[in-house]
Amino acid sequence: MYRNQRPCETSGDSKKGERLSLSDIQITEVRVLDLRFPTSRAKIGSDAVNKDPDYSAAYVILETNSDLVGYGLTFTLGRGTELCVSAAQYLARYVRGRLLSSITDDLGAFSRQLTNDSQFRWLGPEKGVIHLAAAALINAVWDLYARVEAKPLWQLVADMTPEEIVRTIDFRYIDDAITSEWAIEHLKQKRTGFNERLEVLKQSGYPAYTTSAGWFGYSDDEIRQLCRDGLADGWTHFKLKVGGEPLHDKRRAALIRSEIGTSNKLMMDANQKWGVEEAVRRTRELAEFDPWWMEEPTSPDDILGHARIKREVSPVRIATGEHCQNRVFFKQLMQANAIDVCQIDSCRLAGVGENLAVMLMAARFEIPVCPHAGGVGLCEYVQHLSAIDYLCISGSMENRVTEFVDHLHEHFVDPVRIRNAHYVLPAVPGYSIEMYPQTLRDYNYPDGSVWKKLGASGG
Ligand SMILES: C[C@H](O)[C@@H](O)[C@@H](O)[C@H](O)C(=O)O
Ligand SMILES: [Mg+2]
Repeated sequence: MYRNQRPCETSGDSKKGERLSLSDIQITEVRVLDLRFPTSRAKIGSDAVNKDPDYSAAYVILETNSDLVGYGLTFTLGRGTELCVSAAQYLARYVRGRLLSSITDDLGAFSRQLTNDSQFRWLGPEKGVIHLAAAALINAVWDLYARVEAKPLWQLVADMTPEEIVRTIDFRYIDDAITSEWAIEHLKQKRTGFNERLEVLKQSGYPAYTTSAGWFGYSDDEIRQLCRDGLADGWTHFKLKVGGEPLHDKRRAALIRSEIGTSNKLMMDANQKWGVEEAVRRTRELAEFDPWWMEEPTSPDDILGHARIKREVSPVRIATGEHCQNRVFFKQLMQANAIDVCQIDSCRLAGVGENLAVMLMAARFEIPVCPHAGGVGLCEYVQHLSAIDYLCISGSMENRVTEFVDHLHEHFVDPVRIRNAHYVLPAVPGYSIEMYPQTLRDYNYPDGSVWKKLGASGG
């Protein structure tokens, strides 16, 4: 087992060089910020449904009685971020004032506490604004936990025993698909080959694909140029946004296919644009461009619709997940044989624990996990989840590739690094989601300098 050698030390009130433990850390304050980036102006992140996203986040800061601070965020598209902020501020009561150990001793119970406030849960349950808010807080707690243990998040989990991993998960509503006993047994079996897989990750990283060449609002010239740049940088998997006029989609698909050739992979993403029958028709029309998958062909809530589309467009594979509200939905998608590719979302699901639950179910149903990462901070998060999946859960990279978008990484203190179209394994303690103080000031909505200059027109 790989153990990090760097102990976490403090320079604050505690004695210099003293190692802090989880029971020394008290969360003294929770701050939640509304951060928005004006990405819509350049059509960054645009798709057939979300035409003008301003990549945004409800950003949580956990202050402690030490120098250590925990960070977490949930991803939004601009307007409405204030609702997530407000929900996170409400849920902060379950975190503020607590000893970190009182949370980390039973992270599954902590998740349940956040998602089961007896009045607040009426607003969900476990979906929408309140679930996004829970994700930001839960991820911030995991970030703090990893910092105290002086490990990058993936390693914090990889160093846990199977029993400890399983304890971070709330199995309520999914134990008809996987039980904690099954999960422990599975995790034990996957210990075989762990060190070899870790070596692979350290040497080559985790395979990634790029979405940044094919946003919906990009012109043909932009797409052409970005494909050429992408190929020069070593990318082999490209995603195109579809769901526009049929001829428009076909022209763009032909363009991107002619640029990347037949040996590279092309994925397509309709972002929920179509009804079920339209999705079948349109996917069949686009099949001539050999899509490696069709993503979000219809409403994210239509499990049986996905199952029918999957049956009728095979061998084109169906991917979904970025709008799957919780583990119960993923369970049903898998039980109904409705997806070929499982796209977990690091902060639509309620943080690390619920993502572990879905990755375990995906292993049980033998469905590859290819995390969603189109947004701000999602790449920073998912690199850890993919490493955990490979090291501890699926043990495989076959048919697995993690999304990468090349936007806004400059705002992160420990940004993702891509080498040869692979995520480089993160080495810095935490969940890689801390942003620079200057960014927090400039992009705060509506009072940050960037929005003052723009006239806060996104609100
Ligand atoms: C609005 C966003 O950029 C989405 O288009 C994006 O998350 C996308 O669906 C993706 O798969 O990356
Ligand atoms: Mg998508």
